[in-house]
Order: sequence, then structure tokens, then C-alpha cells
Amino acid sequence: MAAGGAESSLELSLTGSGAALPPARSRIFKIIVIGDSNVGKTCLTYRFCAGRFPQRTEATIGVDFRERAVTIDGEHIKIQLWDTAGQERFRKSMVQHYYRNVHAVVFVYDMTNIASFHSLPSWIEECKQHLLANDIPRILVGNKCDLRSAIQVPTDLAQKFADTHSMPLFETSAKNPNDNDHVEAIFMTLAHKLKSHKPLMLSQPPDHNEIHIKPEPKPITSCWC
Ligand SMILES: Nc1nc2c(ncn2[C@@H]2O[C@H](COP(=O)(O)OP(=O)(O)OP(=O)(O)O)[C@@H](O)[C@H]2O)c(=O)[nH]1
Ligand SMILES: [Mg+2]
Repeated sequence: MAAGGAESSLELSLTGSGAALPPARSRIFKIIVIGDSNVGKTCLTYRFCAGRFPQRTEATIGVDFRERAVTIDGEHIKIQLWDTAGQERFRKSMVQHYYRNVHAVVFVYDMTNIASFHSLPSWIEECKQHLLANDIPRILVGNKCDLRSAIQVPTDLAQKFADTHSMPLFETSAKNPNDNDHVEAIFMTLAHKLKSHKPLMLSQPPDHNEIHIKPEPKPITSCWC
């Protein structure tokens, strides 16, 4: 679905008396997914929203977005993933559109392509330029960890980078079906944090009613593949 296709869906429900109840609006969290072309942004968003790995993908033009309704602690929430184009030529006029009213940012690199990791500072810079509030939660995702023999970005290097930019690091694979849950956990962890307005990094001592979702968004020392 290309940008502009998603309305905030409102359902009107009628009581017996025919009076329309106020529409039950679920909160929508807009999460943008940015990073170099070919790192797997489309596959990650597809995996989370459609629950499967797309057999074939084309380079994203402009932006696509996928939505998934979840229930968190009894509240209906809509997670709207904005899957942006990695190729410069396909993103030109869209950038402002990506960042408007965004709730969280997911930076993605390809663990088998060190160049995509070295591009991260420029993505972070672009994000800084367009985001009004700099306390918007941001996470770092290394994708394609299933390609073990081709890994070019060691975890400790990625972890150092994540710490420098106070972002939690997740290493994952949109492709490895056995581990579908942890792509799930990445976006659900983000959604929980957005819902509870809790910072992503535990800077303050954890409070006791901290939401405990498995696995906790603590830095990962090994790939979940
Ligand atoms: N092995 C493996 N391949 C993956 C994974 N995720 C994506 N790919 C492959 O990587 C290629 C690019 O994936 P996309 O999701 O289209 O990449 P993208 O980041 O959306 O690229 P742009 O739309 O150009 O920005 C495709 O051939 C995918 O099949 C993964 O977790 N493991
Ligand atoms: Mg894409």
C-alpha cells in the first residue's frame, strides 16, 4: 500500500437505540524503518505485519506502510510501520513526509554488509534534522543474521555503536522462520514502550512494575537466529 492509502480507520458502532456510540479509536503508533537499500526493511515490516517472509521484493519506491492491530494490556493499538526507500533516487521528496508525527524510529543495517553499517551515522543525522523531539525512541536492528558464514558486522562493534547512540541493539532475521517471534518481540517491545511512555534504555533503576516482555530490550550478546 503506497503512502496516502491508509486512513485512520474509525468504526462506528450502533446501540439498540440507534444512537451511534462515540467511535472507538485505537491509538496509532507511527514507526518509521530506515536504512540502506537491500538491508531488509521491507522483509522485516512484512514479517511483522503479515507474519511471513515475502518471496520476492522490489526496491521500495517512496514509502510503503503496513499496519497491524495488537492488544497491549487490554488496549487496542495500531502499529503502523512506514517502510521507507533506501535508494536515494526513490526517497527524494518523501523525507519530510516520513518524519511527520513519528513515534519511533527503527534503524536497520545488514549484518552481512559492513557498508550498510557504516551508513548508519548519516541516517542518524537525517533523523536528527527532521525530528522535532529528540526523545523519540530509536532502536538499532541488524538483519540477516541467518547468513552466519557471511556476517561482516561483529556484535561488539554494533553494540558499541548502539551504546554511543543510546539505542538498544537487536540482531535478527526476517527470513529465519524459526525465529519469527523475535522480529515480533522487537516491534512489540517498541509498542509496549510507546504505550507506557517508558524510555527504551534503562537509564533509571528499573521500577518494579516495568513491563516484562521476553526478551527484555537489553543489548543482545548473541544473534537470536
Ligand atoms: N537471508 C536473508 N535475506 C534477507 C533477509 N531480509 C531480507 N533479505 C533479502 O534481502 C533483499 C532485500 O530485502 P528488502 O526487504 O527488499 O530490502 P529493503 O531494505 O526494503 O530495500 P529498499 O526497498 O531498496 O530500501 C531481498 O532479496 C530479501 O530476500 C534476511 O533476514 N535474511
Ligand atoms: Mg524495501
